[in-house]
Amino acid sequence: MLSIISGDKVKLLDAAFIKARQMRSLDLMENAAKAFFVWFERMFSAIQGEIFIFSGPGNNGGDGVAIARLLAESGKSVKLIFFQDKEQCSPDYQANFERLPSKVKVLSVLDFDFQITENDFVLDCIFGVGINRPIEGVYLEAVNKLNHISCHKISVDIPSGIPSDNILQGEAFKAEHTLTFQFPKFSLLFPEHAEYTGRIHVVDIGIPDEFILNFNEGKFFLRREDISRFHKKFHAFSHKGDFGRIMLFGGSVGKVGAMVLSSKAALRTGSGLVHVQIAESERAIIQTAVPEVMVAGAQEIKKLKSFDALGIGPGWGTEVDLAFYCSLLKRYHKPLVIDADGLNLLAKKPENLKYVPKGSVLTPHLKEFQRLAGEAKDHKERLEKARSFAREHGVYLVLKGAFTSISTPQGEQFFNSSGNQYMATAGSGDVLTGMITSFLGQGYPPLNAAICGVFHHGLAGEMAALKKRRGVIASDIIECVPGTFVELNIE
Ligand SMILES: NC(=O)C1=CN([C@@H]2O[C@H](COP(=O)(O)OP(=O)(O)OC[C@H]3O[C@@H](n4cnc5c(N)ncnc54)[C@H](O)[C@@H]3O)[C@@H](O)[C@H]2O)[C@@H](O)CC1
Ligand SMILES: Nc1ncnc2c1ncn2[C@@H]1O[C@H](COP(=O)(O)OP(=O)(O)O)[C@@H](O)[C@H]1O
Ligand SMILES: [K+]
Repeated sequence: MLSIISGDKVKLLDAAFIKARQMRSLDLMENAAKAFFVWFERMFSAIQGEIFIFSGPGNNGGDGVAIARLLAESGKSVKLIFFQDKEQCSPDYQANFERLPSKVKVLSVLDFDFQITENDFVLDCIFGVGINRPIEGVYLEAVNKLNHISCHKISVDIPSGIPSDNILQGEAFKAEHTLTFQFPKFSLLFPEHAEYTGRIHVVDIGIPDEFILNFNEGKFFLRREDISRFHKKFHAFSHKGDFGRIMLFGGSVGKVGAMVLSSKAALRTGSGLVHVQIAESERAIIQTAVPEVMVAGAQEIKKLKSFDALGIGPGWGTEVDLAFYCSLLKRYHKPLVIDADGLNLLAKKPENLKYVPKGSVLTPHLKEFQRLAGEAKDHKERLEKARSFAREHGVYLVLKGAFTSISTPQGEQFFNSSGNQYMATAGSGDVLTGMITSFLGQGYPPLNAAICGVFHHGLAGEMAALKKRRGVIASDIIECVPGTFVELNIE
């Protein structure tokens, strides 16, 4: 699992690693440049056009100079555009500058005519994590000009102008792709920066995850290779009961679909038995749509404790009898999942939050979270609120969206890397509720249930989008859930 380190600690991390391995910082820069080169060759194998590398005065610029050498040596046509005289640049920049082959054309930004065509590439190596103020002067002018040119645009480590841990002030380079070293810089995960970062790719530059863990600040990035360790193993003699008995509450008149989606998703995630508690008039619909589901009656409600997990809220409506809702929360002492109207009802009467069993998983989207915790001025503040909320109420808070975050009662935050924009479609949140409830019912600890739920949900969305792109609907995500177990090699 990757730790997300703040920008000012990156220097300390690099220095410690270099010391431990008895290498030079120049070698680490070479690793970074090579990692970029390998990625670039894989992504853009047959390029036409020239590569324009804009390199600033620090080590991000130094990366750019080293990249210029590697690309030129592989036969590409490369121009290096600099902002400061070499003497004013970082020592590793200077060392790389000395190694530039003569076929790299080098010119000052002041002499550059910005004649860049559609097939050309611009590599933004102006500033990295060392940026300490908004860009201005020649930097701002160049970035503004580049932002108006249409060509392939790639930022190295972070789009220049964006601070690594804060919201952008002023302007920044707008990339199609950002290739970030070792771990995603925190601010790359903010929706405010989506138009600058483009697609984010993380490449390894040789610092082991365990080494970075020494510098961890409680923020982690979840990748596909991290997920299997959060899963529970089943054996050949496992029976229906081992896969859990869950009950879902939701689905009012006109919103039964939410329950259809949640319950189907739970079954596809592996639940042995799924009961739903739904308005009487709507029962025929769900039994027709999902024959594997059982409709719960008064008997099952009485025996609440016999269920391994509950999921509350999708399509429930806000007319639900609050006394009934509170009695569920009070009578059930194990972690449960709350989503949608289950959350909206709590937001209306926050005093009821005290009845939510400790360790429960709450899954608001941004608007639902705002109702629960109040307005935030930006995503950084919102994430802070999410962290405080999870701590204060002893719950796992899953804040949904791109890079869904999971805040724990201990104050840690996990960021998901799977999923795509095509999942922003009606009902995809209901699918997630069913999946997390299912894992919880299969005996997963709540954090594991949330992590596996969120990752597999996103991966199913990616698989559905392969053939359907913006045509993906929530049911397609469900159909792809079983394939995610195959894809991740989970039994
Ligand atoms: N050994 C290392 O430290 C490694 C660093 N790497 C690269 O180095 C980058 C960090 O390098 P640096 O710490 O040199 O930081 P930058 O390359 O971001 O540059 C910082 C320099 O620019 C100046 N500066 C900051 N904001 C400015 C502004 N708005 N206008 C004008 N000047 C400004 C600073 O005073 C400083 O001199 C990383 O993002 C990564 O790309 C990689 O090569 C991997 C290894
Ligand atoms: N741009 C995106 N990238 C990744 N995942 C997304 C994106 N947009 C939405 N999602 C995911 O889709 C789901 C939408 O949930 P929600 O907003 O509750 O939808 P609904 O209420 O329609 O069910 C969440 O799991 C969210 O993380
Ligand atoms: K950059």
